[in-house]
Amino acid sequence: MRTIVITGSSRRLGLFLVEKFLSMGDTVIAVTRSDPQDFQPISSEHLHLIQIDSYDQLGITKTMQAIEALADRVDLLINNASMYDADPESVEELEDHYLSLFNVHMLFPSLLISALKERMYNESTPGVVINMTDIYADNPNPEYSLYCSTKSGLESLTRSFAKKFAPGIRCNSIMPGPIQFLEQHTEQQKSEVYKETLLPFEGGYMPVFQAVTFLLDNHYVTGTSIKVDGGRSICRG
Ligand SMILES: NC(=O)C1=CN([C@@H]2O[C@H](COP(=O)(O)OP(=O)(O)OC[C@H]3O[C@@H](n4cnc5c(N)ncnc54)[C@H](OP(=O)(O)O)[C@@H]3O)[C@@H](O)[C@H]2O)C=CC1
Ligand SMILES: Nc1nc2c(c(=O)[nH]1)N=C([C@H](O)[C@@H](O)CO)CN2
Repeated sequence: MRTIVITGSSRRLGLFLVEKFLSMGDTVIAVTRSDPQDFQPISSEHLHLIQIDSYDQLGITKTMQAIEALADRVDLLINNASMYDADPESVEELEDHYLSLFNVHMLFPSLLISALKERMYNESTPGVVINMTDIYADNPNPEYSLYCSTKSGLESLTRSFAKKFAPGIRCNSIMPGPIQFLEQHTEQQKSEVYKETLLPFEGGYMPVFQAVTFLLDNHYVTGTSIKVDGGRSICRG
């Protein structure tokens, strides 16, 4: 039985991945800021929740204390947690906003990968790290410049960790496109996105899960990114 750690696990893609791996018989350690009530519908002895206040150094300490009691080996770490907010209007808000984005997209993933190294490093059966980034990492949306820059930073960290921990850990990223809009997205906004997407519909979570299983199962892939974006990245200006 594999042990899989997923951050940002309480809803949407994260919760979808939790349920998929549980259904495959894996043990899932779900890191979340949210209330455990969000996981109520899932009744599995193989699901372990780690509730943290935020994705920062304190969150890492609590996460590692919990994992140390749960598992000697981690087979897959998915850094999925993310904060998707446009740049703040005022300069006064900019610093706090940027620090929050840096914490969740760069600090927490890099600290967690480093802290889990001893539980993941094995040259005959390497552990696998998958960082969820964004096609915006390569070609930013200027209204989300701070978000995009920290996703770009996570792309860079992906390649650094691939170099740092080879051959005992493989580290890759997935760059989603419009897989699932938020409720606050208007029909006009969705239409604008579809106009620059070759496959003009929401991809959903399954295509991302299929990319996750490819990266998990393919033993000769590290230091790379897989776009799951309906072709949007080659259409956007
Ligand atoms: N949806 C899409 O179309 C796209 C998604 N992506 C990326 O794919 C991944 C999954 O996407 P999606 O499911 O939509 O992600 P969400 O926007 O739902 O965020 C993922 C999780 O991160 C945690 N989170 C949310 N807000 C914050 C915050 N402000 N600070 C810290 N943690 C927060 C929550 O988990 P918890 O409360 O359990 O901690 C949340 O469920 C993300 O990394 C995202 O950037 C990239 C491009 C497009
Ligand atoms: N953490 C998140 N990141 C992103 C989301 C999201 O819902 N949560 N959504 C998008 C957009 O859908 C974009 O792909 C199209 O406008 C980008 N990142």
